[in-house]
Amino acid sequence: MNTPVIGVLALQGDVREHLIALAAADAVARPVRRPEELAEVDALVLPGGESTTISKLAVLFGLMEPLRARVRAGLPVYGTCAGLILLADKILDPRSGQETIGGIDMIVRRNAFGRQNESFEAAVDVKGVEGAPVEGVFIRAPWVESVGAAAEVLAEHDGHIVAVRQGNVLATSFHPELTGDHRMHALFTDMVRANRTPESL
Ligand SMILES: NC(=O)CC[C@H](N)C(=O)O
Repeated sequence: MNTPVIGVLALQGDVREHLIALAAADAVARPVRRPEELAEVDALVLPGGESTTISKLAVLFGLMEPLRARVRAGLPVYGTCAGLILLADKILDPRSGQETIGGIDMIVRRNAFGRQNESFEAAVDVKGVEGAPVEGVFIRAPWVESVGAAAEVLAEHDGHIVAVRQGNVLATSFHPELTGDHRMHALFTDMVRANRTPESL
């Protein structure tokens, strides 16, 4: 089977780590900064970083509407941390001017697990990931307050939802790109491969 091309939205955040993790999970990975680059990828990763900044830059670079349109049209997307916030249909506590791309019927709370110096690691059991729990790195991480009927909860930590999937859209509160364990990226690249029609191969 030929290899999917997966973009990483490269406006701000930990882009490089995702490019490395995707390459390790057998995808061709490339940064996406312009609408023309977005049009060329089979799937997209939204990195961790600062969701307010990423949202404002996406508007500035003319990417917000193309991103919404492609997600609505079924583009497979994986968002980590700030990326999860960008994929939420609703933010409980948005900063002024903060917009989301949307794609998952969920309500998120930003910085829910505390401030930078309260960052932590925890073993997280993720539905669909075989073997030992995933080492979750939580950095000023959001949690998901609630999900709608179409969204499937894949993991919880301390009674709070930290991984969700709805159709082709996957999101985690934590950062698997920082651990060297590429199983979350492999789960995503499997989703991307399953999404490709025989004609597109
Ligand atoms: N590590 C992260 O991505 C932090 C997310 C950040 N708290 C935000 O609101 O965007």
